Amino acid sequence: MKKNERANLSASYNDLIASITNPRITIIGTYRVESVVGEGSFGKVYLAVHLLTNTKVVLKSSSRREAVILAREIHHHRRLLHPNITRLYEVICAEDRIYLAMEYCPNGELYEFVSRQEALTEKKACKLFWQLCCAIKYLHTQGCVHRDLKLENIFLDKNFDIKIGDFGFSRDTDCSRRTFMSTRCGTVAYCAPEIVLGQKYIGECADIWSLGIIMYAMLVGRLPFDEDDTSLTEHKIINEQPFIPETISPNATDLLIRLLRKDYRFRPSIDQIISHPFFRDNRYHFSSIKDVTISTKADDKVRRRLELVGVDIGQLNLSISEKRCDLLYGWWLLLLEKETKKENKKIHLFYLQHSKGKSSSFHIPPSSPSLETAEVSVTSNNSKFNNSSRSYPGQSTGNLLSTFKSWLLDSKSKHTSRTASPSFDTVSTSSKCSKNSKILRKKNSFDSTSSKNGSDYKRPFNSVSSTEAIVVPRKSPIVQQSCPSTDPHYRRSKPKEEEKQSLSVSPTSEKNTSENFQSPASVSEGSLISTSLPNISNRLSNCRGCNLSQLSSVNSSKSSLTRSYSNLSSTSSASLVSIVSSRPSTGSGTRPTSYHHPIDRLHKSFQFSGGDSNNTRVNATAIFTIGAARRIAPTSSSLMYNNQNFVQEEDEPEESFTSDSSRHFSDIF
Ligand SMILES: Nc1ncnc2c1ncn2[C@@H]1O[C@H](COP(=O)(O)OP(=O)(O)OP(=O)(O)O)[C@@H](O)[C@H]1O
Repeated sequence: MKKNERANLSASYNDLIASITNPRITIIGTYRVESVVGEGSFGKVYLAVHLLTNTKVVLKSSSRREAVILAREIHHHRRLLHPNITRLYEVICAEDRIYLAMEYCPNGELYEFVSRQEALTEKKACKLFWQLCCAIKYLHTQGCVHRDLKLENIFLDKNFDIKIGDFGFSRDTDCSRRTFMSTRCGTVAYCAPEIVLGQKYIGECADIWSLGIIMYAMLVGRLPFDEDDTSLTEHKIINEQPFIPETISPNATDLLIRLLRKDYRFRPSIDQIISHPFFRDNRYHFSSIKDVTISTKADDKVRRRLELVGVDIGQLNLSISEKRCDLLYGWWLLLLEKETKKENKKIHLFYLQHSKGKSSSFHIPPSSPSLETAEVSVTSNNSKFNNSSRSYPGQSTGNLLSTFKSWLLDSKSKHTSRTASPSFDTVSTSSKCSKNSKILRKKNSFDSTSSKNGSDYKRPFNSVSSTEAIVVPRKSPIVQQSCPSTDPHYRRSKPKEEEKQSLSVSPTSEKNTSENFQSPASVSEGSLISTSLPNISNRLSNCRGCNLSQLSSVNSSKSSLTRSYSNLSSTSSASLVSIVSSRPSTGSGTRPTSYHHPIDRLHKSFQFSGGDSNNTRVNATAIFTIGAARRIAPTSSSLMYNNQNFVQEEDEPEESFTSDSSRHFSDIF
């Protein structure tokens, strides 16, 4: 061997050794890690690229110690397929870490977006809030409540459309009747009064309250109840009405007041919110809400392609129908997204071509999804994909990955060259929001000195306070304005003469008198809800060409290619063990410096007797509560806080997890 050949050989050996001993992770499963985009409560959040589809995703890493808590998040998140909810593609279990591969939202948190602009214009806020409400409507219809809705858990995708994330506090509810819950969870500034008071609460109503806080923050640029002292914040949540500046339009004011009603029984349902004039006047209509469906054409295409590259179709079908979030499921879902985007583009182009020259009041709903997906089952297709494999044209020798890519992504797909990755050890996001952070503060940290001893401000909701019930109608008959004269936080507007006359202090006056706006049915414990969900397909047919799925009907073949899978969903709500785990949302790598509470600090703040830093406790009723030190070891009745997120152990059983679905996540446990 020549001298230089030997040198080359030894150099390549050295490279190999360096690469396999490099402590920095570069490949996780089928993902190439690019950079760190944030830091969650349990670990770093990486930007990564799915190598088989060349799609950007985020990989949220957690220690295996958090497996039980993660199981809840995964259990809820994997069954949610909505254009305004981040998608969970895959769960990767490595030796000591678990990674969740999720939809990447390059425009970051809504918190940053709002902070940067101080307050959003009403048009912008309406668009975002509409999308948020559509997602919550879907969530609630799926029998799930979020329980930690806040600006920091809402992300913006590349089109600045809303994507709800972080389902760590979610739980199942029975959407046919109101389920009372008692786990105190969430983030104080976004918490409904009934939760702050330690009462049993209805998850949906608590979510609606949080929607009110988010809407307020978007329009006003700060949180309505937000003090340095948590107990003061709580006091205000329970007793004070939000100050609503005069710049806010009457419709927006009216909706805000309804959402932030102290008594949950008088808060509107999500359907009532969506029908509110605030949206209607901005041209968002209930009727434009699409039934979340998956394109059969795209699905069939993707499955066929996967079959052609040698994927065991039986295994694939199983992964999809059980939403296993394994490699095959993630691959399928990512490809499906691409395929559906392509299909939607075609439909859009088709529409544009055919509507040329026609006057158009056409309004594409802002929640136009990047993918119209829904509950998916494969059962109907099994036989089809069990056919003997076909030969695939254009097979080429060479690198497996590139072959897969060319097969799967069409030759058009471009492989973007990448710039050097920043270090994984530093969070690359800037603290650009800190200049406004005095106005709108990130709510993931908590001053643990706060306590619940302020019983003096507790008051039962059956006695509606005068501040709560005073309603000042404004110009529009629709508008009601709470305006106790004594409260400096109240909106300072001079009531007109006739408005003064109609000042009312009766709690029933809180029920609206709005035109075209239904009064919420009062709900008593255990009563049935009559949420008569509207017949969406009827509505769609009445809606004039205003959404993409409808546009598809213009295309003669499209209507037959769209189906709803929701009834076929086989996602089991069953899982492993009865879990009581409410994860306080604490860490975030992107929070402004002044409000950054590093995970380390939180770990130090909560050391529990017994010295178990993982704070693992299994009680006699086989209820597991596992968490890192930042999680609170709950006593059955005590309330403990953790950086403004708080958790209280539930009295009532949470979702019960059976061994059936445990096999999907058996690796975790
Ligand atoms: N889908 C996403 N797209 C882009 N960035 C994301 C996404 N998910 C998370 N991030 C980034 O990672 C950070 C932490 O993520 P996330 O808030 O979901 O973690 P967490 O563990 O739930 O934290 P917390 O408990 O503080 O809410 C976010 O602040 C954001 O910057």
